[in-house]
Amino acid sequence: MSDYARYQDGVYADATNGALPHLPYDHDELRDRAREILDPGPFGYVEGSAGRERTADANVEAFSRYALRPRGLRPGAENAGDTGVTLFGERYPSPLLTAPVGVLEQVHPESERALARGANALGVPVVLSTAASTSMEEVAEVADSWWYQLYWPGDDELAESFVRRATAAGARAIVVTTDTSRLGWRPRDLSQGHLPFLRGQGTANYYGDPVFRSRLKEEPEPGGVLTEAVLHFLGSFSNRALSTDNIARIREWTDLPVLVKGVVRADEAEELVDAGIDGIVVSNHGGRQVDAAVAALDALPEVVEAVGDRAEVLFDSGVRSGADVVVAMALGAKAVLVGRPWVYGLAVDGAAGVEHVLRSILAEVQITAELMGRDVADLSADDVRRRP
Ligand SMILES: Cc1cc2nc3c(=O)[nH]c(=O)nc-3n(C[C@H](O)[C@H](O)[C@H](O)COP(=O)(O)O)c2cc1C
Ligand SMILES: O=C(O)C(=O)c1ccccc1
Repeated sequence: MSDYARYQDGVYADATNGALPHLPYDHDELRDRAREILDPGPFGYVEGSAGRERTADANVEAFSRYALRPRGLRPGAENAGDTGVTLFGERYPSPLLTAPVGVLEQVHPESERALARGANALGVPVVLSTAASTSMEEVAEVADSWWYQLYWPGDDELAESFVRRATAAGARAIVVTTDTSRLGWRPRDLSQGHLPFLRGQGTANYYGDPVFRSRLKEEPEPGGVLTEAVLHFLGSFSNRALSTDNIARIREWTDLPVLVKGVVRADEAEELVDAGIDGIVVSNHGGRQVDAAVAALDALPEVVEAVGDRAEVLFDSGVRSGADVVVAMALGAKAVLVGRPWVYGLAVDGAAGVEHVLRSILAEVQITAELMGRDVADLSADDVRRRP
């Protein structure tokens, strides 16, 4: 059993020896530190969401509407607090993964390499974005536990190439994001005129791809602004009529588990499970796509109920602390993806910042689970209620 909770003892011991912590433990404080470091364009890109940002706010607020029910008396539970989970038959030491986040070069020059080092040091797998700043093969050289997130391109042969490359390079699962057939309406980015792709950022997986390159007349030039390659990337970014038929074709390309990310409705979850999908990530993309969309946490119970034990249900959007992770798991999530918090850790202190953020969340997960008298894998609806 991993001892993430010990981090707390170390922090107090170091402070008693005069070494005060240099990074905040609270999400909002860390975000404010990142705001001081990042340029306004990239900061707005990460922090911003769609429209009036009501969904982004609702994602966080939803956690305040649930109350955990700790148990003080729990005979025989002295080893409670195990954080391990089993996903698709594999054992993971913690219930966390890092959510896929594109264009990390805006945030830190070491981008995905720093992310992978920081997260994998804790046994936390990273989900690498299709729109990464470093190609998956290059990240695979430093990462030992990663999944691949696919934005399904307009060109099915490119989709096939991405999935085959990810499988060959060592991904452990494929996550198809279906909530981003195009980017949402994002006023913070609009008012700053900030769209990193126009500068060729977030294109490493495309520019190195043989199928993508075969569609171009000129060699793609990294960093090129509004080049043929940039325009081809924008034009072929997504299939805007994706169906379960497309997604089912992934089976011809890989034996890895396939998840769909971006589901907030029981009917869609059922359709996906009927089509043989192995997992669903309940998520509204951190509120970045549809303003006024349902808070992801409020959609979780209906999806969990519809899916039953036919697929694994994972969760993201609005997770800011270890207690949030415990609430999502009590509502039925098998694992939880952390998004913006680690991005701010990366901005402030590279790999060490990512590790700090995830370590802090995991310590709180473990402490909270023990105080609930549970292992995280045993959390259930009995452990949580709506607040009156
Ligand atoms: C800057 C940024 C970039 C993102 N890029 C991607 C991406 O490339 N692929 C994807 O599936 N989701 C992407 N997401 C969504 C995250 O995977 C995740 O769903 C979201 O961050 C969860 O919300 P939270 O960060 O508020 O908790 C991105 C999110 C942010 C903040
Ligand atoms: O910004 C995003 O939310 C996002 O998902 C994305 C989409 C395309 C490329 C990079 C990130």
